[in-house]
Amino acid sequence: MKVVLNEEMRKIDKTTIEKYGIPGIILMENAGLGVVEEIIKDFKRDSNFTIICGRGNNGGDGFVIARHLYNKGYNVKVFIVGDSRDISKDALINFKIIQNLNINITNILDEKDLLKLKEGILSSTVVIDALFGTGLSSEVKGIASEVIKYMNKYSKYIFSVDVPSGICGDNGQVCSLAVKADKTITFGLKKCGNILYPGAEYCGELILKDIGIPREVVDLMNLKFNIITEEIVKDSIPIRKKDSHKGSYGKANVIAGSFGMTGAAILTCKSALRSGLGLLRLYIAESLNFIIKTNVPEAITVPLGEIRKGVIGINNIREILEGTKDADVLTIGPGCGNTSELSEILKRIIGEVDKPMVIDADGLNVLSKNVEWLSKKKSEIVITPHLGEMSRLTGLSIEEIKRNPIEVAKNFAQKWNVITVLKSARTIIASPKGEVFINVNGNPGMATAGCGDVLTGIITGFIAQGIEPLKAAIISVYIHGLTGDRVAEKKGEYGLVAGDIIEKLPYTIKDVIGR
Ligand SMILES: NC(=O)C1=CN([C@@H]2O[C@H](COP(=O)(O)OP(=O)(O)OC[C@H]3O[C@@H](n4cnc5c(N)ncnc54)[C@H](O)[C@@H]3O)[C@@H](O)[C@H]2O)[C@@H](O)CC1
Ligand SMILES: Nc1ncnc2c1ncn2[C@@H]1O[C@H](COP(=O)(O)OP(=O)(O)O)[C@@H](O)[C@H]1O
Ligand SMILES: [K+]
Repeated sequence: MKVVLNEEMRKIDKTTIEKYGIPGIILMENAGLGVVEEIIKDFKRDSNFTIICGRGNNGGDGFVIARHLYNKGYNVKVFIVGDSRDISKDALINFKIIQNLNINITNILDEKDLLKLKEGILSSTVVIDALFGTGLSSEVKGIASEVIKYMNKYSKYIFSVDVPSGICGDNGQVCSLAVKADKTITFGLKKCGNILYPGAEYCGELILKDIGIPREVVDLMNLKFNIITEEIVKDSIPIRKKDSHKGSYGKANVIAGSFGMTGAAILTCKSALRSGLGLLRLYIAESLNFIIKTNVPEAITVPLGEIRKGVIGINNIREILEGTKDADVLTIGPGCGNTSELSEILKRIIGEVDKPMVIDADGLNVLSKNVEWLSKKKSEIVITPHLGEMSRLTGLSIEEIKRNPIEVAKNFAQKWNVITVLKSARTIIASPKGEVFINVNGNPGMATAGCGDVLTGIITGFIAQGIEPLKAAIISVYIHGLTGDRVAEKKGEYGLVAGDIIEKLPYTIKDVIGR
């Protein structure tokens, strides 16, 4: 499912109007009707409505909503924030129509008008927020910010039109303050700000309404941002053939674990195997071999000589490189320790291995001191940083990344030609070609140690099975989040641990692919 930035939505509207001849006023009518359709599902005829409109087209949608609710016999009051002489073109047509109806219209120009607004809101069952949509252009200040405070403080139930007012449609950031909606009805395509946090939380329940934008217009735009859906995932997992053997499902080599951090290796290996992988080889310091063997008997281990307790050194590089010759993927990093030994190994691997690679955790920590190594890579690489790791890789603060996660992931992917999986509550996958895939499942129960190792294992397993790395990353992130949700549904979010996701993984995959 495509998702857009404000500017892209403006272009879509403009093309629809100018090239396809559908007047903006019709789109506005459809938008307003779309909201009314939702409202009448939820609220009976005796409900009272306060509709708060800005002077742009978002306000115009509000005037349409007012007219239709009024016609249906609902009690409606309209408030316009700012001078009604500044109402924009299409919105003005709809404003003039409601002036002809017996609808109470009040201007909110300054603080002295706020008392009327407060009374209006308090006497209403529902408030419709049609103050700002995709046209919000700066921080909210002055009277508009007071209006938003009143909406949040006094409303019983808020429907936001397109985007909660005060939320930036591009990145979901709060522009000083924003409406906390119960339901948001967005039009044509979801906006990035409806999906990314904190915007997603401010939307409440998000509903997408068709407003009659021609299919061709959306196709023409060559939109690069997507929400990951089950359809994308379902069609990408290959059917297991009857006449097959373990060699048919790939060989994965994994470098993970060190003294004190064998758990990361175990979780990564188990997850890869639970994702349908044929054969897994773990390169591990010899003193840790027994722990791995007893915990993941299905893994083949390659015990390596150690430089100090539980840490392997560059002296093993020949064996590691040799081992990649018949492997389908090499994964490096989980629980390896942020050591100079790992750094030496990673440098050689990036420069010499010509198989797809997954770099996670400590692999990324050592890479962050030498990102330029990526320009020497011989193969497709997937990196899976969380916000802290991305901060180290880019030199940006976590706050800067959170403000614009799509841009940050996209820029990194394009600059270094790597598939970038930026993990957070909304994981973003960016490809070197500028495509972006946003994952919307998963839950805070997954904010627990080891869940990242599980994701790395799943990606490893799918790449080994021959799924191209970008697709493997997309599928894995979706299945990982969905499995987390299924665990949380039964166990709740508090007691969820990474191992639970591994146990449930086979069932999720079975249900997603339908066999
Ligand atoms: N033809 C179209 O473009 C359509 C637009 N639609 C609606 O129109 C919205 C976009 O309309 P617009 O582009 O007119 O923009 P908005 O109505 O979202 O906002 C623009 C208005 O808000 C003011 N404004 C912006 N930032 C402000 C700030 N920080 N403080 C105070 N005032 C501020 C502007 O001066 C302008 O009056 C969409 O979100 C959607 O709801 C729909 O009606 C469908 C068709
Ligand atoms: N609030 C949340 N909502 C959805 N997914 C989450 C949330 N918190 C964490 N996750 C997911 O859990 C995983 C955590 O990974 P990471 O931080 O690398 O953990 P670790 O390094 O301990 O294994 C990521 O895939 C992330 O997207
Ligand atoms: K709005």
